[in-house]
Amino acid sequence: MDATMTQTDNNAPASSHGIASSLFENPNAKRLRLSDERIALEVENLNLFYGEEQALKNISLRLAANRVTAFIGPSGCGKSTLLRCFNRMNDLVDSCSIEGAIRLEGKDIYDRKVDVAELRRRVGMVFQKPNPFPKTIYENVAYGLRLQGVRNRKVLDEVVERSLRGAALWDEVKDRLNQNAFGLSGGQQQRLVIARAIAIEPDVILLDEPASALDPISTAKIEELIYELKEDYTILIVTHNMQQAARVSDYTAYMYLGEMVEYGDTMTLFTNPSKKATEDYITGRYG
Ligand SMILES: Nc1ncnc2c1ncn2[C@@H]1O[C@H](COP(=O)(O)OP(=O)(O)OP(=O)(O)O)[C@@H](O)[C@H]1O
Repeated sequence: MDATMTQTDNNAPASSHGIASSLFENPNAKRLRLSDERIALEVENLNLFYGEEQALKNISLRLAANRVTAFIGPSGCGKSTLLRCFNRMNDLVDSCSIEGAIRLEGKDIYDRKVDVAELRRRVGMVFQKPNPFPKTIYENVAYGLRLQGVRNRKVLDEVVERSLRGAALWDEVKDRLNQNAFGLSGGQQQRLVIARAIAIEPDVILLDEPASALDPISTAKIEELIYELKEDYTILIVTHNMQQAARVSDYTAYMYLGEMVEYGDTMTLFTNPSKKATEDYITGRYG
């Protein structure tokens, strides 16, 4: 991918022309049908409250396995809140209450019997700001395995190499695995965090604006990586950047004020949205 093509203001509404050309950059851009997909996650009548405030309103959707689904919409519409439901990160917020169901491979993740630590192993998360641990590059990637009690150096070495290769970082760091991760650039740190996430072989990876703190070249690398990762993982991404959503995703969900306004394959949503509100947003007429 040509890195110069990612030089867009992350917060600026995209012109329809920009999105159309982004779709041409998306090697995957074609009309897809959910009915042809294997479904990894199902959200059913999900309502979420922070105290009295309702942040998600009766959301129902099915998310395709080994695809990238992007969540777009104006600030405060509930994108990150929804993303955090998939690994129960909202459990950490005292005021938060949830109704409805989310099923991962058919099993309700909010069932009382669910082991939340195991759920978070299966559903990894990468945040906007890279958050490596204050450890060596090697130990960052080995961290999850060590927590699982893996001590065998050969096994750890193999997983560290495979994960760093999987995150397209190996060649840049293979000679400095024992250096502190804080010595890496922001873009490298974000790929390291992705390597850390994939080392424990999750099913799903949640990406909350993973490139918004990065320069255009690092952003392009992350976008290429997302494209490769979906071979092995189901990927959900929150992004403010609509060109990015058009470039990397197979399906897109447009949210507004806690509601799911429109959800469909990315090609159709960006070129022929069924709702005027979606069209206004993607063409920059919103607000
Ligand atoms: N921990 C919290 N406690 C209380 N309210 C919250 C909390 N987190 C989010 N909210 C509220 O929930 C609503 C949705 O927020 P959320 O961060 O999910 O939106 P978003 O679409 O991801 O926004 P942005 O694009 O700005 O990140 C907002 O009104 C926000 O103020």
